[in-house]
Amino acid sequence: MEIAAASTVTVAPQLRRLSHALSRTLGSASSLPFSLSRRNLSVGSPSLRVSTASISAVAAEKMSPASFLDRRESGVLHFVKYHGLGNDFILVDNRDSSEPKITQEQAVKLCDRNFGVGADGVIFAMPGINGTDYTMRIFNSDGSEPEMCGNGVRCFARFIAEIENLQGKHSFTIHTGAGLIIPEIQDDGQVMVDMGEPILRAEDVPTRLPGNKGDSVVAAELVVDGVSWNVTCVSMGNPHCITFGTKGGQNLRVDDLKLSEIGPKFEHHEMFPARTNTEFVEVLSRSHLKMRVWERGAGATLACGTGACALVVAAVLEGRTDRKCTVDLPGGPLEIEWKEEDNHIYMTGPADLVFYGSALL
Ligand SMILES: N[C@@H](CCC[C@H](N)C(=O)O)C(=O)O
Repeated sequence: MEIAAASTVTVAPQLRRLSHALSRTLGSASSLPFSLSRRNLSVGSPSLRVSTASISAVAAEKMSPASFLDRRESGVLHFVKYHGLGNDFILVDNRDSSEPKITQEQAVKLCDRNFGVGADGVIFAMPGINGTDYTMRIFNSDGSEPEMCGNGVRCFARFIAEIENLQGKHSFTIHTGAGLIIPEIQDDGQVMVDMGEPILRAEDVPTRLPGNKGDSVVAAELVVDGVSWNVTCVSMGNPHCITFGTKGGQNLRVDDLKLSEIGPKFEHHEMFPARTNTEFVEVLSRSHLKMRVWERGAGATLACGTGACALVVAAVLEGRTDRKCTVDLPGGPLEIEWKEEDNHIYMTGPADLVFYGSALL
């Protein structure tokens, strides 16, 4: 790792003034979720240098992403960082091309929390296809490409509203690897998303566990490291394995879990040919659940939107809850409803802009 003085990207005078004003107003920058430093941080291979510096990290309210992202400098990626309940993403304005602006390897470096910007994934806002308004693609922090991301799509909707300068209530049609997804920004800024229908057929999830309720895997046995877990498998376009505890054991107490030990064993289990996201769930009541998640390609995260949807489906199929639940995730709550009328799942929660940044590629 090499830390060099700023040289390649200069701080626009108005950004510099803003940084100084913020420093004066807010005191030490060290506690802020963005850097006000003017240093350039060069990391790893020379093929990617992440500038936290010249950065251009600016308080969100002060500058519109549209004007920030419109600056075109070769070798520089301008982005906006968002989070949905602490599940954080680097959002890239990719509306002029159907090819992601950065490679999967570059995404890994950008997502690194020590040597990069730090994020659970990179999300690209691309031109729509099949008549949709936009296409969303995402790279996990390990560089793999999932089909869908629930918290990400709420961030995506807020990002689009910012760069298109839309105010108030708005909904978009978004093509994803999981098909058509429709987020709607509410008057209070929360985003409600029609997440479509859950996929339950074992081979479509996919899982090698045999269907035990028709084609679906519901409250089945999965042996992990010699322990028999009770699991239900649900795809929201991306695969989820949901567990409420071990076979014959007590209701899970998720705070007691050694997530970083057990999570990877589920993720890479031979029963999941495309790996899996795993939700460990505690039932608080018939309308209130608490979960911790180990995400495929990202590890322990503070929230997983597709996971929250999948676990309500699992809870209903196992007869543990009603169809409308609050799901407490480490980063905060999501409201989830699996509607009987259309079989669609609706997720409502926040998405927040954190800062704008630039990375030298
Ligand atoms: N955090 C996301 C899910 C992101 C994709 C996941 N890691 C996968 O590989 O399927 C969410 O909010 O849904």
